[in-house]
Amino acid sequence: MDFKTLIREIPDFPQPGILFRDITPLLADGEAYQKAINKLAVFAKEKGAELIVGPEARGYVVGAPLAYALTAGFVPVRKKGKLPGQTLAVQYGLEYGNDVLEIHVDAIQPGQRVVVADDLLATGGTMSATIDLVKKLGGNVVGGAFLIELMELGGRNKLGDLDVFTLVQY
Ligand SMILES: O=P(O)(O)OC[C@H]1O[C@H](OP(=O)(O)OP(=O)(O)O)[C@H](O)[C@@H]1O
Ligand SMILES: Nc1ncnc2[nH]cnc12
Repeated sequence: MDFKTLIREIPDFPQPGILFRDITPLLADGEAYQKAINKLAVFAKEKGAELIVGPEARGYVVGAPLAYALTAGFVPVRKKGKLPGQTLAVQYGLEYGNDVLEIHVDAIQPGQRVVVADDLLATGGTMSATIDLVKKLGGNVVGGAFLIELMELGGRNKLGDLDVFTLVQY
């Protein structure tokens, strides 16, 4: 399946100079969405994932169905002030801004095998912050799964020697 035909390019969003890769057409195509998640699931299963951790918001439309496909748990990483329990926070930068991500301090048991998941890997800022949170809670990050990788932004290098699977690359 040619997933790229279902990823729309929108210039100058959310700010001038950014070519936004919009996955909403892919999400709206049930067969393509399922096939895409199933491909990520093969990778995550090979890695022995017990938990999938994904950042708000697009990380949920990838991470939650991925967890369901594996019968694994899903842990949401949220933007500041949204999680109700005690949280651990980290500041981060991404291709077009800065923000704070949080996780519940009791969301991960030490040693649990975690695959982190998101729709898109750009600079890697969001995912390195997510991994930082998981590691601080004692999680064992065994892989990263993404629908899209923007190669020229070098996000993969920011994730060290983590085993990273991406469905499509630009
Ligand atoms: O590799 P990076 O440079 O960090 O960029 C990738 C991140 O940017 C987008 O999230 P965004 O913060 O726009 O939030 P959203 O999911 O709520 O749209 C995307 O879903 C990734 O999480
Ligand atoms: N170019 C891009 N398109 C969509 N989401 C993004 N997140 C960071 N960079 C992005």
